[in-house]
Order: sequence, then C-alpha cells, then structure tokens
Amino acid sequence: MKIITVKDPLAGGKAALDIFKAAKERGVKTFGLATGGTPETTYAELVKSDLDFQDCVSINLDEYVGLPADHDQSYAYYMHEHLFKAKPFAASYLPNGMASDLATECARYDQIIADHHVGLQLLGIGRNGHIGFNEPGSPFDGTTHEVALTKSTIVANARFFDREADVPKQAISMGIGSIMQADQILLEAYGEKKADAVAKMVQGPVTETVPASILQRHPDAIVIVDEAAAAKLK
Ligand SMILES: N[C@@H]1[C@@H](O)[C@H](O)[C@@H](COP(=O)(O)O)O[C@@H]1O
Repeated sequence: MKIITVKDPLAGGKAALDIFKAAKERGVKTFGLATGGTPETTYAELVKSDLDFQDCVSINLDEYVGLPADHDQSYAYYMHEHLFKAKPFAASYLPNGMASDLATECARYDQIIADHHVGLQLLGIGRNGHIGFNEPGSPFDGTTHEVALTKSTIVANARFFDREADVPKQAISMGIGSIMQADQILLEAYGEKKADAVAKMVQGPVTETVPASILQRHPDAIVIVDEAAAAKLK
C-alpha cells in the first residue's frame, strides 16, 4: 500500500487528480467511482481539469435501495451533480435502487462489471472500515449484493438527510471481490473520524471485520489521507 499524506482534502483532491491523469495517460477506459463527502474535492479537481471522459465508462460502487435517481440523496443524483453534468462519460453505470427484483438487479450489475475491466477504482472508507457499502463481515470474495446498512453507517450518513429516519436501511453494493479486481485502487480518507479505520486498514490484521484491510493484499493500492485521518498511523 502506498500512503500519500496531504495537508487537507483540497490537497488530497489535487493528488487524486494526478492519479486520474496518469490512469488516462496509460489508457484506462473504465473508472470505478465512489460517492460520499470524501471524493468531493477530487471531483471538483476533475471538473476543473482538461481531462475528457467521453471515451470512457464509469461504474459506481453502490446505491441506496428505494431512492429514485432524481432524489437529491441518491448516488445517481450525486454523481450527476458532482461530475457527470460537467464531465460526461460514454456510459455511466450505477445499481438501480428502484429495481423491483433486487437479486436480478445484482446479477445485471455483475454482468456490467464483467464486461468492463476497471482500470482505476476510487474508494472512500466508512468509520467502521466499510468500502462501498460492504459492512464489517462482508466476504472478501463477494459480488454485487443487497446490504442491510449498519446503525453506524445510517448515523454517519444522516447528515445528508433531513432526519435520520429518512436514511434508507438497505443498499445495493458492488462486492469486495469485484472491487479487488481493479488494476489500481485509490482510497481517500479525510478527518479525525476516519483515523481509527485508517490505522486498522493499513496496520491491522487483514480481516473481514475491517473490510478495507483487504487492500493490504492489492498489488497497486494507493491511500491518500490528510493529517487528521493519518493521526493514528504509527
Ligand atoms: N457508501 C458510502 C461509501 O462509499 C463511502 O466511502 C463512505 C464514507 O462516506 P464519507 O465520504 O461521506 O465519509 O460511506 C458511504 O456509506
């Protein structure tokens, strides 16, 4: 794992832009994308840059169950607002959280992943070490699946909703096995609330109890952290 420590999320976004640029230069055509507060500075840098993604495909990690794409807290809406409206891709895929049959939707998404090899996968990390919506205990070889969100994730994501009760209780997430197939993984973590998860991911045992710890076994994983998120690294 390569660790890049930066002063703050703004500097992190700039460092991430360099990694996207290098990926484009080596011909990456499929980008795995993430949502949440963390990648906002990265998307802002991509939007300001001269990078063009019109010959590329994006595949997002996850989506809430029960939120239509035009709901302002859906990940489809987030991606449109933060990236796609300024930097369109040839095709952009997200799980459909409104699908009537979630098992069929998961199988459809796995086929999309199988058809497009991800060259660079962007990730954030949950306070409990989750990646995508792969909560603690998720199998390391998992594919796309339906998830019951943990209380900790619901509480953490409540800041984006009017009330905690409005946070969906379920999501569809790409599995850890699929995430690990990417040629390169870039995980960003900012702020003191991520310091424990970052220390466990980088220095703890590789265990399904800390989903992100599997990145220790990826041949090309880069972690960008600010000083607050790096505070518990030895
Ligand atoms: N499903 C998302 C993850 O993809 C994200 O990495 C994480 C951290 O979010 P944030 O970046 O807002 O801290 O939580 C959410 O639940």
